[in-house]
Amino acid sequence: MISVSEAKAILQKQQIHRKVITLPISESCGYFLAEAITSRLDVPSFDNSAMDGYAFCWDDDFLKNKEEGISLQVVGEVAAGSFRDQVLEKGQAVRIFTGAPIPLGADTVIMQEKVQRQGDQIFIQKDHLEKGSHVRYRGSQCKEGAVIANPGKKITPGMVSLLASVGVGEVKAWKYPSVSLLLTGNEIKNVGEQLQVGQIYNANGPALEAWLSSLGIGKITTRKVSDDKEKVIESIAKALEESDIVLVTGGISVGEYDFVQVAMQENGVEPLFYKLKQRPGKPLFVGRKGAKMVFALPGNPASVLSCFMQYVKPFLLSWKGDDSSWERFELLPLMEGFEKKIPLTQFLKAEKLGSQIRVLQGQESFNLISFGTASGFVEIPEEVEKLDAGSLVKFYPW
Ligand SMILES: Nc1nc2c(c(=O)[nH]1)N[C@H]1C(S)=C(S)[C@@H](COP(=O)(O)OP(=O)(O)OC[C@H]3O[C@@H](n4cnc5c(N)ncnc54)[C@H](O)[C@@H]3O)O[C@H]1N2
Ligand code: MOO
Repeated sequence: MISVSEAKAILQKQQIHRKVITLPISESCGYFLAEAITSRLDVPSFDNSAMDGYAFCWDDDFLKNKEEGISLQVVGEVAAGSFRDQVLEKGQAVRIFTGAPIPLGADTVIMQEKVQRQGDQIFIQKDHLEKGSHVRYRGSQCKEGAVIANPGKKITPGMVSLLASVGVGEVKAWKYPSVSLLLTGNEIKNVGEQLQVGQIYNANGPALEAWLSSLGIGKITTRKVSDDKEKVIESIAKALEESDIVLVTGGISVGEYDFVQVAMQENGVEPLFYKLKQRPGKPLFVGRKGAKMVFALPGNPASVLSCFMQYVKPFLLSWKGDDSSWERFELLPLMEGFEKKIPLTQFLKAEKLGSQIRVLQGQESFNLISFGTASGFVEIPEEVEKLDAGSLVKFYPW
């Protein structure tokens, strides 16, 4: 058996065979850039007004005059989306609106609130006059050809806005992996089906599908397979053909009907590790075949969820291009002391209350009742036997 940290180190070392996908920017949020993006133009591409008001040409004499202020003649108007091709002369002003091009000859804008208008004349008090005010200059955001986002960066709504502003409509990003789910067990029935004695509802399938889709993984193929050696071998073979990542639940322990491990061998899956010093999820198996990765999650639902959280989720996120995926925990104080009775790392269902962590009742790996309140799992390291209230622990939120 290897430790939790050894298992994570093995996974972090795996080479990932990502593919590139070209996406319209409106569908790219959450993906990670596979290319550097350069601006297609100077932005803004023309000098324009930052305010609704009046544009005029600055004159140093404005401030030398003894009068209270200056008067200008309004000779026209320019709205956003239009332009004025006549040159503005000294003593003239143009009504202008936010985003509209600064007319030729003008270099300064005054907000309309700071102006008194009478007919075609405006009066501006001296203390409101400032050379070059309220002009957004061409290229002041970025110049044509400038790198505006680097490869590896996550595409956010903010980045989409930037991409559109510089004329970029499509991006190359890392493609999300496709995932096959294989749910083993004769006893598993889907919600809605009639349960006979000995049968249970399939909790792992819906939980993993929900989690995968919340991570943006849209391509999921789910199969149920009975505890039949040939069928397990065959369905793992199919899953390996169709998806980048195969998740199996159940059948990985040592019972007479646990055929997953032998099916891995039969399919030529090379084991990376099997069995960890942890609870839940001790009999976790991880292997790879070429570019494909296989995670066989021990069937108890809390084991499935805790193994997904600790190993599958960070691996999937790093496949997507997220290089911080293995550090998704918060260090928070325990509300109450905890005694660990086993020499294994424990992942406990826990609730975050304010900035503290409460370990919940019902930690058995078949028992799901605390998932009604749990906001994540807390890690109690292998070597720790006792933690006092207030001790800092790693908390992994959903
Ligand atoms: N002799 C030993 N027995 C067991 C050991 C061991 O070391 N020696 N390990 C135990 C541990 S720890 C775990 S965890 C389980 C893992 O077993 P499997 O991966 O083989 O899983 P199954 O036996 O198929 O199922 C376990 C449990 O989970 C329920 N299950 C399975 N699939 C679903 C599903 N889709 N939805 C809800 N519940 C599911 C299944 O009915 C079983 O109750 O092995 C221990 N045994
Ligand atoms: O390790 Mo098993 O996952 O305790 O139930």
